[in-house]
Amino acid sequence: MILSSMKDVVFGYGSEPVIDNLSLEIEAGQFIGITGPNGAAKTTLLKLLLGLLRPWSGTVTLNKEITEGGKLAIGYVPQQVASFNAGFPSKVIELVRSGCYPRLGWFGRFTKEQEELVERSLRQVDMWEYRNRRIGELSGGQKQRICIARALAQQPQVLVLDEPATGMDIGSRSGFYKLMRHYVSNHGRTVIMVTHGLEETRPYLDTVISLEREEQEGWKCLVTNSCSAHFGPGA
Ligand SMILES: Nc1ncnc2c1ncn2[C@@H]1O[C@H](COP(=O)(O)OP(=O)(O)OP(=O)(O)O)[C@@H](O)[C@H]1O
Repeated sequence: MILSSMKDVVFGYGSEPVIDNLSLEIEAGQFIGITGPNGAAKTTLLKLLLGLLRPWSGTVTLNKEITEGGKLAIGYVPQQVASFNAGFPSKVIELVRSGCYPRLGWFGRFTKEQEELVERSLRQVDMWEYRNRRIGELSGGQKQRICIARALAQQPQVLVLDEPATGMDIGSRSGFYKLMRHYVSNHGRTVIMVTHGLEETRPYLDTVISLEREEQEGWKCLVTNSCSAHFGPGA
């Protein structure tokens, strides 16, 4: 099943495009990595694929089965979530519980099932013992894990992570990639992850979308595995 496809997409922020005539399809039920150097437009590509940005020209088509209000039903962990300041008042468990709010309603009470889901999500990122700590007291890598637990508690069909391993030590990173692999393989979900550490992540990924600059030819988009892509004029 195709999750999202783009055809002849051109997009930029100023007068010059940063994505120039890109056609790409991504499939559901995969662990997908988007990689490339700083400024290669990884985050921009991600936002276009998810319907969060509108292209200048070309089309982006989202699978209707997993959209809500014209956008994909996703859990999104943006870049630099670790910037909660030291005064951030919420406890860890409150932040992760808030991942369940959309289904709970504003004044709802948490069911046993939801509490179990919150506990499971915190245990999956090894942060259950920190549940009563204030967010502002945690280290950068710990805050990152809490934000991932919050996204897991939403049980999204599509989990989108923008450089999630930033600030995690090497042991935590490999544990995290295994967790994401399991989420895809055993629960049939899709994970899309922007990553700088391709050597580390490649063994876990089904598909790699790589944005690379080529001498004289500008940016190229290379896709390995089951996705298909065409890039550049005349594609
Ligand atoms: N809101 C914005 N306004 C203007 N220019 C932007 C904006 N967001 C990104 N850009 C520019 O678009 C280009 C691609 O940015 P993008 O954030 O998509 O790259 P990236 O590959 O995710 O980079 P990084 O690895 O550094 O996070 C860059 O040249 C950047 O300066």
